[in-house]
Amino acid sequence: MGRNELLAAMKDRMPERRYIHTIGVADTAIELATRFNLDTKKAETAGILHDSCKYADRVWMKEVIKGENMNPLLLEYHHELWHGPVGAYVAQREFHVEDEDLLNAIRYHTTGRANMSDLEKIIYIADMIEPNRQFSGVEELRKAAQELPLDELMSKCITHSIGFLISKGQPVFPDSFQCYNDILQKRRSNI
Ligand SMILES: Nc1ncnc2c1ncn2[C@@H]1O[C@H](COP(=O)(O)OP(=O)(O)O)[C@@H](O)[C@H]1O
Repeated sequence: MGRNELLAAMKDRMPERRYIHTIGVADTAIELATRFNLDTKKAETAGILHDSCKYADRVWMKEVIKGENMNPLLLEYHHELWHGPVGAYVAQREFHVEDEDLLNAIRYHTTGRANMSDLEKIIYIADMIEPNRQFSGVEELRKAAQELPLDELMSKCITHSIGFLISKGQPVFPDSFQCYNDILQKRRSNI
């Protein structure tokens, strides 16, 4: 499926505001893929599909998580975390995406994880810094996205996300801590 067809499918599944965010993520993913010499088409597709299940029925998502033997820990955390893994399932089943890296970029776009691929990182980052996002610190992250190497940028983004959740007294999914630790250790071993 091409960009317009995929976007039309997303428009039917989400409110206008989320659809505008989706276009922002796809376009930012293309920019980041260009900057870091990655496949822009894959980045665009992952960006378009990343939130396909953001408004999916919760009972149905729970069934998919159980039925597809996804990480059972997901069910112990906020249901907002379900749309990534279930979105990867939908990308494969409904939109015939077979590329495992692209599916992982959708799967882990909310939490991150240890050993992320470059594509996974840029989708995580694009979701955070696309032009419609507004939060304190986003401008600094956008600037970093123009200047820093990918791992330093990812490190800043995951640190910001975890810090934000902690500041709000919210639980943090373990994959996010593992992402943080992994990237920190890799950066240290490069010094
Ligand atoms: N790593 C995480 N661990 C636990 N909860 C999280 C994590 N990331 C996000 N959340 C929860 O899920 C909600 C939605 O996250 P996300 O999908 O990134 O937001 P958005 O709606 O801004 O795209 C957050 O407000 C938070 O409550």
